Amino acid sequence: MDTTIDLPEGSAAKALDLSNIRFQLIRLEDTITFHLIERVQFPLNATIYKAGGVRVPYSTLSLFDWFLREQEHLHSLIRRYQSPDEYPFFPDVLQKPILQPINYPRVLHPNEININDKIKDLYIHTILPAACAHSEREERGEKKENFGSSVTCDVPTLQALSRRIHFGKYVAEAKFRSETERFVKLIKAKDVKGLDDAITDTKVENKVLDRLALKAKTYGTDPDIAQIDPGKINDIVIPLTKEVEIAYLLQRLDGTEWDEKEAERVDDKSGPYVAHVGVP
Ligand SMILES: C=C(O[C@@H]1C=C(C(=O)O)C=C[C@H]1O)C(=O)O
Repeated sequence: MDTTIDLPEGSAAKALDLSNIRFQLIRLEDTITFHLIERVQFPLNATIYKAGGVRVPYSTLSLFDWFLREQEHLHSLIRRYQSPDEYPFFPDVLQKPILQPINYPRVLHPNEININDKIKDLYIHTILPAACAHSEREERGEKKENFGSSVTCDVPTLQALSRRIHFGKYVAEAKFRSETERFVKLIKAKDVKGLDDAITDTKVENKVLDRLALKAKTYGTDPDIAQIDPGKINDIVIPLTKEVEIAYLLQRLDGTEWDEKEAERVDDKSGPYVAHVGVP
């Protein structure tokens, strides 16, 4: 019996349709905004992000890291991290899923790009302090009864940030396929500035900023809750998404017909030639 599950016809094309990708980015922005609005009801509670800040039996992790790691352990059992757009913060904790594997179409060039450590650091040390500033200002200080509520809101917020930022790989692949010759030249020249110019769409970025400002204003209506400053979120989310796009593009030619190193390997008759499968 076939033990894997196929996705509907056309899933690959849909995954690389730029308008569909941008629709997914909007949904992820909504998710981030809503979870962050829930989070900022509570004080920053800096203690929960510090190893040893809260005693966790049999663990030296911070309460937040421990809770996130436990969530990833559980979610891996229902194959969350076999999805090509999900990136774990603790890859070592992943288990073999109890569900059958899904045959995801391979649309991305094989890569190991994962900037979750950077995302988590910016979330804890930049996004949260700004978003929870109101609670510090009113000297609400740390409320131990909010520790659990805080991490319960943090995890989905951080996971949505990670998905949104790593979605940059799909954006980059879609752009690469629509202007292959242009990107091949920039990648071969390792022209990072040229790649940044090529992937940047200021009109789309401004739409993201306007949309987020409206959502934060509309949904973060509780006067006691800081109006989340969307600019602060986007000072991080958009640049990190573009960082992932550029990192993905810089390795896009590895092991493909455009890869000079590959050509040397093929020409090198000294050892066995290992065919590198590049996504056409
Ligand atoms: C994601 C894209 O690539 C870039 C990053 C954007 C973002 O992170 O919101 C928006 C436009 C582009 O500058 C895109 O073109 O949609």
